[in-house]
Parts: sequence; C-alpha cells; structure tokens
Amino acid sequence: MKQEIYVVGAVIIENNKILCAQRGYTDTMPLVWEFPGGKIEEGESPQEALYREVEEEMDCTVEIGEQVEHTVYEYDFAIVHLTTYYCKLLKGEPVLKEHAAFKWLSPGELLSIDWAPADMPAIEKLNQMSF
Ligand SMILES: Nc1nc2c([nH]c(=O)n2[C@H]2C[C@H](O)[C@@H](COP(=O)(O)OP(=O)(O)OP(=O)(O)O)O2)c(=O)[nH]1
Repeated sequence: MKQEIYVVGAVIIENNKILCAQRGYTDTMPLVWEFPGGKIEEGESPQEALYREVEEEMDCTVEIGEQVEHTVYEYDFAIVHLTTYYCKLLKGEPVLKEHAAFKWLSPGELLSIDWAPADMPAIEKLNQMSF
C-alpha cells in the first residue's frame, strides 16, 4: 500500500501577489515550485501545522484564512492529500532557509513556472482570480 501524506500549503498574498517557493535541489521533486508548508503531524489541526511549518521554513508568522483548494494526488512515492489556505503575513519577511528560491507572482503569472502536480487545481483557481 502506498503511503498517504496529509499536507498543508500557504497561499500567502501581499500587494496582490502570491508567494511561490521552489523546492531544494536534494528534495523529492527537486526545484519544483510549491506553496510553503508541509506535513501535518499527529495531534495537529491543519491550521496549527501550517502556522508551524511557515514559521520553521521561512521565519514568518501568518494569519490563516479560508481554504483555497483540497486535492488528492497520487505520486509514485506516495498519495498526497494537499489542502491550501489563504494566508496573510503577520510578522517577518520570508527568509530562504529550506527552499532554493522565492518568487512573488500575480495570479496571471502563476502558470509560468513548474508547479508540483498536486498544486495544479489550486493554481488554476488562483490564476482565474483578480485581487
Ligand atoms: N509544502 C508543500 N508540499 C507539497 C506541495 N505540493 C505537493 O505535492 N507537496 C508534497 C511534497 C512532499 O512530498 C510533501 C510535503 O512534505 P514536506 O514539505 O514535509 O516535504 P519534505 O520536503 O520533507 O519532503 P520529503 O523530501 O521528506 O519527501 O507534499 C505544496 O504546495 N507545498
């Protein structure tokens, strides 16, 4: 049986742009773009996991809002259940610690980079928006 992974991602919006994060060279799916976030640990709510992951990964705190999208995607290494949430930066500016790069893109620019396949439903939804 394939491993099932429960993952949360932060759609951080500032000045009408969305923060995109590039995975590291040595990660699974190297250099692919994703939303900051990670796996939900035992006993955590999705929001608690997302708050913790963003703090650990980029030294920022976020306010977590509505859900953007929920996707189940089967990779060769696992089945990923990805839930994304709208977020606002409360404290700090993103610091590159685990990612290879960050980019702030407008909704219309999101399709110009190579996203993790599980993210595509959220990307397509955000791409249609203007905010
Ligand atoms: N953080 C994040 N992970 C995502 C997204 N889309 C997507 O398929 N994933 C996958 C990549 C990973 O397999 C898993 C997230 O776990 P993680 O962030 O703790 O991953 P990790 O770098 O420790 O992964 P790994 O090398 O241990 O496999 O979900 C996304 O938008 N954000």
